[in-house]
Amino acid sequence: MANPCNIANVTDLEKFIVKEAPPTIYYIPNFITETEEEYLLQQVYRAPKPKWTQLSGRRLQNWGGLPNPKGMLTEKLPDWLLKYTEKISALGAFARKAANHVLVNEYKPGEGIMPHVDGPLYHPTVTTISLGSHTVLDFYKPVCETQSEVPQTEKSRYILSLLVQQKSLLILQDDMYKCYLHGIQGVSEDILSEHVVNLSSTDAHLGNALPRSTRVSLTIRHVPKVVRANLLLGKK
Ligand SMILES: O=C(O)CCC(=O)C(=O)O
Ligand SMILES: [Fe+2]
Repeated sequence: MANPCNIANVTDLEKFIVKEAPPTIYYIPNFITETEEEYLLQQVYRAPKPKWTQLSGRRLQNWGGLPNPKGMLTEKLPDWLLKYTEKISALGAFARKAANHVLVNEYKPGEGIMPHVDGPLYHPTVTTISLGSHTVLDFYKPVCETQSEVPQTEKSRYILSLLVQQKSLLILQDDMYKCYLHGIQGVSEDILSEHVVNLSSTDAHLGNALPRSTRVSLTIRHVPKVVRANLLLGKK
């Protein structure tokens, strides 16, 4: 498979760190080729209708099992996803573990996702391949309990944004996974402000308005706590 950025492991990843952000965001533009992007989109839209779950602001497909505190009953990932989960795991994104879970999110222009943290069900790393459109990911400080006299709004907790282009790979780890929240505004175009920290790595410029198309993201993670089906059936 053509690898336009030639990255082989965590050390190589270091040059993709977004320095203006708290630790740690890696942003790798053109992680996949246009042909791979088309192929992945084809596979996503080939899934049978019941595979989709409609939420208020987006649709999603869940692959690999349903993460839950008791342990995820694992399902084998399809080959078209395995190719990418293996490639990202080989970079060392999940320490020595391999990704075993993929969430496919589809956002129409105007759709987004509320600020949230991905939480403790996953190894504290999230990796995302973007298909079909750019988006802008916004980051927020967590609510600080010791400062309760001052009301903390979404606006006061906002820290910065990242322009995430189609075909890119984004990796969030450390505090950016564990503490800070991430979200996507439900807008149909993004005005690139001075708070967008990675404009130099793209063709986009400050002040540009980028209309969104439909974006499909592959959110690839490792769920450490799994249960095997035969254990559930009481077999050894
Ligand atoms: O679509 C994205 O890039 C973000 C998805 C996300 O935050 C999630 O699924 O937890
Ligand atoms: Fe998330």
